[in-house]
Amino acid sequence: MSQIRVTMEVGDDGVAVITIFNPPLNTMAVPIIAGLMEKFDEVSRRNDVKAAVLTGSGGKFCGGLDLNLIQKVHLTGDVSLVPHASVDLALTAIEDCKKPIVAAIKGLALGGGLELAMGCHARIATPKAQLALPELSLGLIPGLGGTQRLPRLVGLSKAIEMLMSSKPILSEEGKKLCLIDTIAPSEELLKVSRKCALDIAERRKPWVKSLQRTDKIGSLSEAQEVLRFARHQAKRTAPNSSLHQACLDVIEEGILHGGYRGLLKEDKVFREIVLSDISKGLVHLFFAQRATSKVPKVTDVGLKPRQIKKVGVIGGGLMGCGIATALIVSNICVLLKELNSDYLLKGIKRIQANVGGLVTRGKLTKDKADKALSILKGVLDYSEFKDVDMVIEAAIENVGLKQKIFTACLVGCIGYANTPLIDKLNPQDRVIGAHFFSPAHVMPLLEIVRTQKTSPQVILDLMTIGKVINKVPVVVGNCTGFAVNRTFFPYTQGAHLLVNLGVDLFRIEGVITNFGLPMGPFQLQDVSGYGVFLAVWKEFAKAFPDRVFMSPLIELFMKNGRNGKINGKGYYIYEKGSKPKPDPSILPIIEECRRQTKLMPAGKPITISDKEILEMVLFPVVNEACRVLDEEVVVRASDLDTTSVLGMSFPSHRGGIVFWADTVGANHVYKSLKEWSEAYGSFYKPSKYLEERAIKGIPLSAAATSSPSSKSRL
Ligand SMILES: C[C@H](O)CC(=O)SCCNC(=O)CCNC(=O)[C@H](O)C(C)(C)COP(=O)(O)OP(=O)(O)OC[C@H]1O[C@@H](n2cnc3c(N)ncnc32)[C@H](O)[C@@H]1OP(=O)(O)O
Repeated sequence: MSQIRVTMEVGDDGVAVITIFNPPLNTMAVPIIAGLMEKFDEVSRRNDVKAAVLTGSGGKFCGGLDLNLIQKVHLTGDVSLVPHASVDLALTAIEDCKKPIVAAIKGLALGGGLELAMGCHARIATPKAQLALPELSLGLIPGLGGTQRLPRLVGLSKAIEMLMSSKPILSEEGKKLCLIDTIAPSEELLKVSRKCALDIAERRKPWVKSLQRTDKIGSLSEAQEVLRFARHQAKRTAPNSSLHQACLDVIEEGILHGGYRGLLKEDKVFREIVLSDISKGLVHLFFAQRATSKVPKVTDVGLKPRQIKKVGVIGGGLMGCGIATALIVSNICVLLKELNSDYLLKGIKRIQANVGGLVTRGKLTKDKADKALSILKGVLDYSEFKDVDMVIEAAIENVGLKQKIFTACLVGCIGYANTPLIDKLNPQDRVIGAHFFSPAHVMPLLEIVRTQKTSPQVILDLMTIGKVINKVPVVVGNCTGFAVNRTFFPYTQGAHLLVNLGVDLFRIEGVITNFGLPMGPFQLQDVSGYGVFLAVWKEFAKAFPDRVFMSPLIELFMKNGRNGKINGKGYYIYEKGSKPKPDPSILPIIEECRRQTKLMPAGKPITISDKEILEMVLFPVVNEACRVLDEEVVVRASDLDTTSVLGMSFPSHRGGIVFWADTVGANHVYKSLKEWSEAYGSFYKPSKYLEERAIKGIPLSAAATSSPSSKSRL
């Protein structure tokens, strides 16, 4: 029997139970939509069926429309691949069915799944079931009536909040909002749902059609005020606010002209928006992020992850404390080891402050914070390390010291290293790099750095612990900067090169933030600290001397008493309580820098468009990404998309660095770089990989056709 199917069983009570089978999440693939249409038609026709219950198999109701279908639409441009389920299924077959239909929701009802449930005449859910319309986070709007039925069930303000945030609520909150009629324990869900369906059929309970309700919407003027406020909010907070405005337009249509007209407009707008670049980028990223869990010869060879209950963290600095915080808030016991009691006390205080910050920001309850701190213990030697499952070392960058630490405490050891030192640490099969991004308890990315000698079991263990502590672990090979920092080292350098060619620094900042990065390359330096930047640049200069641009500007800044955000004086002025302000008094320092580098052609600033500024900053990054792909530092091109978004805040709606480069086109990237390399030097020289793909017309993201390269770092 096909794994993907819809079944129907009619009980002696005359209730038909319709079940969706499409593991793991019962998403609505085309055969599921067709199967549902067929079964509801049968319900309506059969005289022995009084009512129906709609449910999902395997503990999940329905995870929404199958996004593989959306990806097919993106590849082909053919929107007709998405069946017209909004009117035909959710309205005609379900809501307007002659028999009452009750949704029995286990586990989750997301997107189209919740929309199907809202078309039903009542909803019974298990405790803690997740309910959401997350379409906006995928660059879509709901397409099965969600924009019309959710406001009618929970009220306009709450519906808008759920839609704009894409965040799930639990069934308990759903019950309070009247989205859910009854909460029933899992083992009684079907029984309670059948009874509810019969009660409606026999008129003991009201037969409610969500789309016809108006009682929760309020008066027209109230509704318009709520919508006005929502539009204003979306403009302020949403980076893709056109999508949010489109969703609000569709809601408004239903308020002004009734739910049915709203449905028609929703369907029309859904079908336009599904082809937008934003949707292409975000859906690509959805699958890219999930692909990172699949690592050949690690996750496909039947290994089981070891249980990690206790971790030794060595070093109570910024990074060690961030890592320790991430572990304890995820219920993993931590032994924090420091050299002396002063350092240890500082470390513990830092972790307490991290945990306190999470409570203040509403990310952690006070109870959970207390529990987390109770499983943290500070130590000054290794005597209690006998039963730790893993050791994470976050001491200073010194091979000798790191080796000493691992020799002293190695049981089953995971090592943290920030440079390619892991190649030099023994035993090589059990030492692995865990590159967290600072602050480690907040940033979502974890680069897992393996060498060819690292054991698959150790890689799997670290991937598993990464997920437990809510990170997205991405396995990468070992090289200077690993995948993310290596790919992005030309980012700030490209920006500096432009300044030395005479381009206004704050214009570059504006171009980059308009593109969607949260801050420009210069503000990033202010925030990270110049010392860090110079040290990293020097590492890259050593590793890749053929293509590094070292501007004297940062050193000139430091000589002028500017240290960035840390002393309030950088490219921007930082004052407590106000936004960073561009500092015009840096101009003479920039001019001094330009005098030193003498890069401006004939001593005059170059003339350049905003588009060229963007490209001269980002194409060198694409070029380095090509080298990273060529050396197989990542398992697949889309891993660089995930890491660029999670590690560098590359705008998610652009799908990540390689995806974006392919939308621009390899040929354009190549030709532009070639032209600039002739004019401005080797910083722009196109890589072999880029050249080859541009000439042959192959996308940068396409997998290599040859067998594993001899250059592979995996
Ligand atoms: C017309 C409608 O209005 C439009 C829509 O319905 S749009 C779709 C709305 N639905 C969603 O946004 C749900 C998307 N899914 C998720 O957020 C998460 O998968 C989840 C929170 C449900 C579960 O997370 P988690 O337990 O970590 O499992 P996760 O690894 O993400 O997913 C399990 C598998 O299901 C796949 N999957 C999840 N949701 C999917 C979807 N909607 N379509 C296709 N595949 C999906 C994943 O790709 C993954 O496949 P893999 O094992 O081959 O990699």
